[in-house]
Amino acid sequence: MAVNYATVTWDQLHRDARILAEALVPKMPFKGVVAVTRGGLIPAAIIARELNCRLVETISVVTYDEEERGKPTIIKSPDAAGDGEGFLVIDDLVDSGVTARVVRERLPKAYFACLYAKPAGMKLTNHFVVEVPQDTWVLFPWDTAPLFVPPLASKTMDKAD
Ligand SMILES: O=P(O)(O)OC[C@H]1O[C@H](OP(=O)(O)OP(=O)(O)O)[C@H](O)[C@@H]1O
Repeated sequence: MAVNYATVTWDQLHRDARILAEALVPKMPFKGVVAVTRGGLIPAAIIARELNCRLVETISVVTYDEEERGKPTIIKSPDAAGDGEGFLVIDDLVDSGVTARVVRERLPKAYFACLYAKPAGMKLTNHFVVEVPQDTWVLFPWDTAPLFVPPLASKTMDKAD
């Protein structure tokens, strides 16, 4: 169960995607990029731009059924990527590793990279940028919005009332 939150802003995400792209330069050229939807879509777009990859494929793995964890299923296959040879797979986060395991089974020859990785799944990646503690829930910019936060002084005054 997640007990901590780590908020990632658009700027941080862009910076981390560029850091990942730079680390991948020695692995070039790639035939194309496979984005793990949906979280991998925006990181993959940034990295495809940096690495000059025009071919962008997607794979969609559905892991959760309602609130309960279900059997992971590929609902969109990355047909253009074959067995993954020469392709770069990009996801935003590897958490338990369930999604990454399914993707790797489908694309065994691909290079798998992500921005953030938790200990339970990080061994399934070829490269990641930032390690995140297992109990931390990463809040991505597409999942969040700025909210008004009351000043500390007003909270103190409320207590005094
Ligand atoms: O390592 P795991 O425990 O499998 O978790 C990681 C996966 O979870 C998130 O996707 P999610 O299933 O939330 O779907 P989404 O990207 O469409 O929101 C994330 O984008 C990864 O693909």
